[in-house]
Amino acid sequence: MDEMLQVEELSGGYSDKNILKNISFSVSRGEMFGILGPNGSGKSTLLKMISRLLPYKSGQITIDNRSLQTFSSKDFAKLMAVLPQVSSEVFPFTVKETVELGRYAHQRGLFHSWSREDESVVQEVMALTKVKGLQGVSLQELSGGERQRVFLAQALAQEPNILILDEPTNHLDLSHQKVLLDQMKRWTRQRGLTVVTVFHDLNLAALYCDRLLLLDEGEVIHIGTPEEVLNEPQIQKVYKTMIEKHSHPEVPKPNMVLIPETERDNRVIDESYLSRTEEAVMFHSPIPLKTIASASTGSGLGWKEKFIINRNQPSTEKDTKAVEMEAQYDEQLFTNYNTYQEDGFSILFVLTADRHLRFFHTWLFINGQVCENALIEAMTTALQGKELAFKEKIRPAETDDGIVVAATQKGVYLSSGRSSSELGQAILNGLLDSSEKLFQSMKVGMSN
Ligand SMILES: Nc1ncnc2c1ncn2[C@@H]1O[C@H](COP(=O)(O)OP(=O)(O)OP(=O)(O)O)[C@@H](O)[C@H]1O
Repeated sequence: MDEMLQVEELSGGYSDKNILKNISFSVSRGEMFGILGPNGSGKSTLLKMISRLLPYKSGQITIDNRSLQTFSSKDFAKLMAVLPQVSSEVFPFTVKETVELGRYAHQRGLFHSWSREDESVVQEVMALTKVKGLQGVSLQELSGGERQRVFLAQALAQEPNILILDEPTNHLDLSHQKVLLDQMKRWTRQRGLTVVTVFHDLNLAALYCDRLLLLDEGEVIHIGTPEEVLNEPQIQKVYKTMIEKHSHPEVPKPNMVLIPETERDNRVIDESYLSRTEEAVMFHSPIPLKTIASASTGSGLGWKEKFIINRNQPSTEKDTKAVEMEAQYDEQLFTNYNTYQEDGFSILFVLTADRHLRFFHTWLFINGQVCENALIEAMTTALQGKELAFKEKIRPAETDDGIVVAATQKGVYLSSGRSSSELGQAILNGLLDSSEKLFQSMKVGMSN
């Protein structure tokens, strides 16, 4: 691997206070490398040492196999540019003057004459960071986000090989965050730019960085790909908060989700939310349930509250919170519901069918936290369970079954729904038992 920056056994801090303890890592040319860690963990201190703003006590930092101290300040400025955390104190320079300062290291001769190249680079980086329209305005008159883009333009004007960023997006709105990070990423690919950047937003870090370093109390906790570093127990421990790891819906990256304390009321859902008439079966949950469904309306993954089987015309109004299943035969609806209490979680089964089993709708409501993968597994297990229950039953050639697996996402965490797991076993047993009860009730011609 083509190593650009190497940090070996680095320790140091401010006066006699040791902040960083024995930090080692290396960054390859063209890599986007993210540094994460809670407040005060030493991220900015590390960046300051890498960018020569702060001396260190022991260890060493090399760039292209050359020790940091051996570069002249002009050579160093051509090699590395730094975008520090934006402070509120700024000089009364205009935007263009500020960006021009980034060309200092490239100017030659005694009088530092301004070349055509200097001008064209300044124009290019101002266009890229979208500050061209502000070039005559004083920095003091800019918003935090506009200032941040001006300082980024200044850093880019240096045309560095390594760009050091301390929370580059903290003042930027969503669209500017994306523009900036997309651009950085493109330059790592196209120009071989190496980027070392501190992030507070774990998800932005996961989306854009090739590798991450997680710091805590001045020590390296983990270095690896976003998938490796952003593991749930590790992040919960370091940040001391409840956070869940999910998959990004569109790209193969982790997506860390904060759960507000207020959302964690421990309401239990039970059969009291189920209503039955001759014509319909309805479950109206008091809280949104994380749901996977196969139904005539509302299929797929999502948060749902209403679950409906209607013998009349299905409702035509579009309700994104509803899952609706059909019961188009002029037959009595048979329903059976049962709750099975397990160790720490429970499942309410609601099964509805017609006497000829032309449809057999299976609803499972779980009082527990079921991660997305486990929800999908639970649905597969429920389908297996249904097949077992139907083993000796003869069904018409055309059947129309719907299925729902929905969870409150409160209480015990269930990481798997496979048939061998605790949840899977509970689904298989509960489904067999409930189906048997439903079949019994059909024999005697009534529903409970
Ligand atoms: N100039 C300084 N003099 C003395 N101590 C400092 C100085 N700057 C930072 N520290 C201390 O060093 C420790 C690490 O600070 P640092 O700024 O590197 O953390 P950080 O991870 O960047 O935090 P944040 O996420 O809050 O920006 C903190 O305990 C801080 O109080």
